[in-house]
Amino acid sequence: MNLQTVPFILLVISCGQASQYTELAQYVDDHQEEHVEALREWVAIESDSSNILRRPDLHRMMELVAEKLRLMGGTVQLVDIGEQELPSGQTIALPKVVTAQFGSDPSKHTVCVYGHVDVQPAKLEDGWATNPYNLTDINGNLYGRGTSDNKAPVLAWIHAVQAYQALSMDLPVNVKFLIEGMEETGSNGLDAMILAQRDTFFSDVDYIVISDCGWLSSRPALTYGTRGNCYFFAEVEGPKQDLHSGVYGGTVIEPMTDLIGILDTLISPSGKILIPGIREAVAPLSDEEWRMYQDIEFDVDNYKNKTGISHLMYNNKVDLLAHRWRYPTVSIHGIEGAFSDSGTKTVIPAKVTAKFSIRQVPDMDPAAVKKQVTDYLQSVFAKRKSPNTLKVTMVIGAKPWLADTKHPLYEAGKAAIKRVFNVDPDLIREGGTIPIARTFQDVTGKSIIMMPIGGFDDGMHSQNEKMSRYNYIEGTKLFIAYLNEVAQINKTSV
Ligand SMILES: C[C@H](N)C(=O)N[C@@H](Cc1c[nH]cn1)C(=O)O
Repeated sequence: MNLQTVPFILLVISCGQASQYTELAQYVDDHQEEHVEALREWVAIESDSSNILRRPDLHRMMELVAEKLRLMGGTVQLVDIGEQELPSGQTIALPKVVTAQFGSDPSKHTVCVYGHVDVQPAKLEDGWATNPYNLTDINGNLYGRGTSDNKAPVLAWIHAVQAYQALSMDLPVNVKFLIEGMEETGSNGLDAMILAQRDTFFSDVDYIVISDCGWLSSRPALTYGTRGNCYFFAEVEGPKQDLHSGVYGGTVIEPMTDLIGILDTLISPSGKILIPGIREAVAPLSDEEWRMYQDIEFDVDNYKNKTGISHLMYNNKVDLLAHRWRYPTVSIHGIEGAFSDSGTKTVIPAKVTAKFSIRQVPDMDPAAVKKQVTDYLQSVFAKRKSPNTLKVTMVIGAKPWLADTKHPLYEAGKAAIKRVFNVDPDLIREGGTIPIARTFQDVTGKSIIMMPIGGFDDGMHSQNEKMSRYNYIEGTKLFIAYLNEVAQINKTSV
């Protein structure tokens, strides 16, 4: 080939891609209402993975995902991943994992999209302004449990593939999906499934893309790290049944008093973790990280307003970002068995179970954390000389994940964001956990990118969770553009 013609050929290819993208983006705009209706149908299912009474809904949710992908002509499987053992010793079927494949051209890259369709619990009486399971559009924001985390992003990926199909355009890469229903409770059963399918489903996968997080501000972002999570139950048991506090109070050592006493030794009022060994394991913040955090646009006052808190633990941007993303923290989530209804019941609960978690960062190790927490709480409890018993159990042990932002996947992400939003993205970390991210990396050896489309104010896990129409629809276009950018990655350079 005459070398002088190469720039011309590249220009023709690039113009062709731009016009193809314009057509695809127009298709997404023209079908916006259908995409919102698809989200409405998914949000209506209370697929709460933490509530076993909702397990039938979760099974239905997985069937619905499989059905949608099947109707699009994908090769779809509902993979049985076995049973979940409950604290009572009973077992219950885990929701099946949906895998699907679109295209198997060996000359193309293969991208696997991971997402989840289970949700955190939500009740109207928690303080929602609208029914959490009835998608409600208020000023362009689509409110409903699971909209941002993670039903709309999963749908956006599916709709991205659908747009190529509808316009009879070849997918630029082969696309696989792996959609699960237990992410919010630690992705039970998924590690084993990934291990079992490493040499089958994952054998031709080149990259894994996850869109289960949010932007830091109104600027689009690419995420290169997540914290892990160790989730504990601490159960204190005393009398054989609940007691009248007027009749027995003052004569029995109350399980709740013991529990509150030991919980108060986990973390100081200023946020210092008091469990020996935890802080020592944390990798120090490097100068490079410090500089990266310094360069990120992050409005501290806006963050304060959003949380409705007048004083944060830190006042400067770098400390806030570092403590959000790459230092561990202890959060106490609740106490099962405690009286929590309205009213004034005067009970001494006989058995109470605290639920708390410790977000994990490099170089913490969940197995070590389990021992540190158990030994520490047992020693603190022993000093109380209580006749009650303490049982500490770690129910989730998810490791943190970090990616190399110099990988071509991130360059492709930047290019796609530039095309759709005409800005350069923030490179951010996520304080939350995607329990399976590290397993994907360790077991499959594939490179992972996290490409969020959630807004910074979506209220994931909170009351009034939402996804804006803007993020949902432009996010779909981003995924379309991203598939095209990934296709440009030189197979031999990675
Ligand atoms: C980041 C993701 N959208 C998310 O919210 N994940 C959950 C997963 C989890 C961790 N422990 C238990 N579940 C989270 O970070 O809380």
